[in-house]
Amino acid sequence: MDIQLSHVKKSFGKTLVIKDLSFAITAGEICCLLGPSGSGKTTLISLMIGALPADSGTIRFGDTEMPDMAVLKRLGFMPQNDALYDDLSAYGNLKFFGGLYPIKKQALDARITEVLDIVELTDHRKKLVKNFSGGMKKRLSLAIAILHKPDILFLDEPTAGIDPVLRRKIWKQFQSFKAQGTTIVVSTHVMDEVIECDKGALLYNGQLIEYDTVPKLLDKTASGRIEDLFFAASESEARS
Ligand SMILES: Nc1ncnc2c1ncn2[C@@H]1O[C@H](COP(=O)(O)OP(=O)(O)OP(=O)(O)O)[C@@H](O)[C@H]1O
Repeated sequence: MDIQLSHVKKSFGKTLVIKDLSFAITAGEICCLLGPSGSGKTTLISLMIGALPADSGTIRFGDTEMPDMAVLKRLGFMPQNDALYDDLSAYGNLKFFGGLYPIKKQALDARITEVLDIVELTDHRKKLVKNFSGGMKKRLSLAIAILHKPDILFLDEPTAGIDPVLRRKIWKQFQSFKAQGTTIVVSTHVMDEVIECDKGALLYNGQLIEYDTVPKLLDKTASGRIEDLFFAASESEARS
């Protein structure tokens, strides 16, 4: 299912934070939303998953205009700040969130075993989340996001604060989801992560300053560093 955004705008109070965005995310690809803090990445994800209404414009998943309940059920979302229950174990959290889906108890238990294995938390299934490290919490959040086998995964800074070794493991996991046909929309301000993605949407002050395949984006830079494209945007803003 492709995702098509057309003239999407969003304000908070009098501040326009998403400024007339139009672009399309291709099914089966990894698309990263890149941008400095405050550029609008989380807001854009919230608009796409139907957590926030757009002020104007349309968001379509395939032929369906959002929000649409049937489509929403096919999405997985990993928020920037872990939405976990500290006083429950990893298993308890998965059981709770799994209970929100129409999955039979036995099938849910089997799926919990599967996702714990995918994120390498099987040995910690009984541990309370309050005793988890930041990286373990991220992996548990990811397990929750994939519990219902979503077709499209929205990941909001999934590797923020994660060490490079674990980050590499997590990205390997994303690539394996992609190989199984999952579309992934991932926000990051770690510029190095862009090479893991098929396309990059560069956001600056709520505007889409670039959207292209990653090789083409890198070609547009003098140094092969994606940061250059942001420097160019900030210089042109300073001149205007
Ligand atoms: N609920 C809200 N009410 C008012 N302003 C908001 C709200 N949510 C976001 N904003 C503002 O909208 C702008 C975009 O914020 P957003 O969180 O989407 O950026 P971001 O690119 O995800 O940043 P970060 O990388 O720091 O997470 C910021 O100026 C932010 O202060």
